[in-house]
Amino acid sequence: MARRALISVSDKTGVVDFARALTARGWEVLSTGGTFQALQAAGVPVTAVSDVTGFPEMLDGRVKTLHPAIHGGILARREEGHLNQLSQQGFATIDLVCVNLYPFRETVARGAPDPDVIENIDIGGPAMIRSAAKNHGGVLVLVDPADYPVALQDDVPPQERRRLAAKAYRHTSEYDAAITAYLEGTSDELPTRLPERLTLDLHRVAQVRYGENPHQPGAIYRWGAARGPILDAQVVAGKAMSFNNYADADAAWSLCQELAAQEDGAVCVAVKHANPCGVAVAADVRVAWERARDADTLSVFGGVVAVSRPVDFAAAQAMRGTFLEVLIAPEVTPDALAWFAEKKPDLRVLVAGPAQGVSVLDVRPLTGGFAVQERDTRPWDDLCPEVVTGRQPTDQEWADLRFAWATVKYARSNAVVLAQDGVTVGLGTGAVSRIWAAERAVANAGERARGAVLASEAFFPFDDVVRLAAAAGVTAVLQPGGAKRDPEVIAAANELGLSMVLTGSRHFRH
Ligand SMILES: NC(=O)c1ncn([C@@H]2O[C@H](COP(=O)(O)O)[C@@H](O)[C@H]2O)c1NC=O
Repeated sequence: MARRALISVSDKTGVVDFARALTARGWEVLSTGGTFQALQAAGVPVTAVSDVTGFPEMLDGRVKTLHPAIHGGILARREEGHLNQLSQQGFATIDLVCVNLYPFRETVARGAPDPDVIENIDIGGPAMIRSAAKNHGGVLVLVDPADYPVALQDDVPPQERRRLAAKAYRHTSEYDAAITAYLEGTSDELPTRLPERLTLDLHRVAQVRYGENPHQPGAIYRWGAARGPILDAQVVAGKAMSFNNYADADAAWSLCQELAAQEDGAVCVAVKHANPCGVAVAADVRVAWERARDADTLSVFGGVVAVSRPVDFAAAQAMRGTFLEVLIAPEVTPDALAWFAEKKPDLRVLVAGPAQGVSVLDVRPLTGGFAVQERDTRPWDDLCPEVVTGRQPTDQEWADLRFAWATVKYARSNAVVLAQDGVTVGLGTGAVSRIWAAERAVANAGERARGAVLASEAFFPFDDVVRLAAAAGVTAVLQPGGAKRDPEVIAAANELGLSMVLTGSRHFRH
């Protein structure tokens, strides 16, 4: 008796050629409605599944293949007992199952209404895939057109059948994770954000040469149906993105967007190793870039730069003397792009994509697990800053404090930022003590500390940072407050003539 293949696919890529090749090798092909029609129209001999089950497809396709004639044919062990039971019912074995599922993720991604999304939850497809994968000793299971050629071999070795079965279960488990994420994400119940069991629906969207170091394999994944500014950026010029480029570009763009939402001018953020190293606001992108670069000409070398407005020719040319890894912008004018392509062929130039359906979760690896929290998205407008000194900040100091606060939020703890007139003049980031972070920031600023403001992402345990800042010429300080010695810290600020503002909220970033 001819071997039988059941083909039921939503993505019909390559299916006609595949089915034709199977029939040429003596297989009988069974198919569901749309697949049947596609094969028949292409002149491939095919049997309708409804002729095998003796039932028409019903409930708008909700029930097509859910029948013992199908699942018995797939699941029967290839031994006498099971085969006899099959033949008593007039059923026959099915030796190959080729199924890919209703496009659930794609339906969510295009913003389809809920009833359409629900209708795109495939039931019969996963059931067949799981049955075939369980019985992979006797049944080949194909969920990816890339594997069709494997099935055309005369004899598929057992280890290859097992690989296909594992791939099949991964396919259905990812599919279920996407459904779970959609249902949880559209549920009113907030606690489901951190449920008892959490399935991360990740699928690879880019391969990179290696991870953080050349001896570490690495890849880039999309979470569910989310779209991300860097994940979905267009790389319009330069080399392929590396693992570290992705991480730094994401950090730079995130801070750039936060500042763009609160500042009037064009924003430029330079990032090095996930920390901001120069941040500026100015009337246009060229000046913002020059100010951010000049904030720390040493660290920006080999950095990743994000700007909030289109990069024009003047801005591109101003980047002439600086080696940069990545530039991210909402747009790049054609003349600027041509200039980059000619003068800086290695620079990766990205036009940022949208941010859509981004998870609220922040996931960090632990050995054997993950630490999961909600992202730190608290904006300035959510705070009730309280001036605790006799001296009030001036309007310019308020503006700089707000700018410095956004910046310090994106720096690794312990972090201290000095800023003046919309530019960072000194940053101390990733320090293991607060006073060291402050010393670094003040040292970087040098003379530019005079008249600057200081922001710290966490409170001051002692008055040492205030004394250091005042000695360097800083005039206003912003910090969360809440330390045991707050009264001493505030007294020192008053004694030294500083303004001090408490935010009541900290921004650790470890
Ligand atoms: N309900 C069923 O019995 C059933 N059997 C197969 N499917 C799916 O129907 C799709 C193919 O449909 P068609 O051949 O009509 O284009 C495949 O994605 C397959 O996974 C089903 N649909 C959904 O559950």
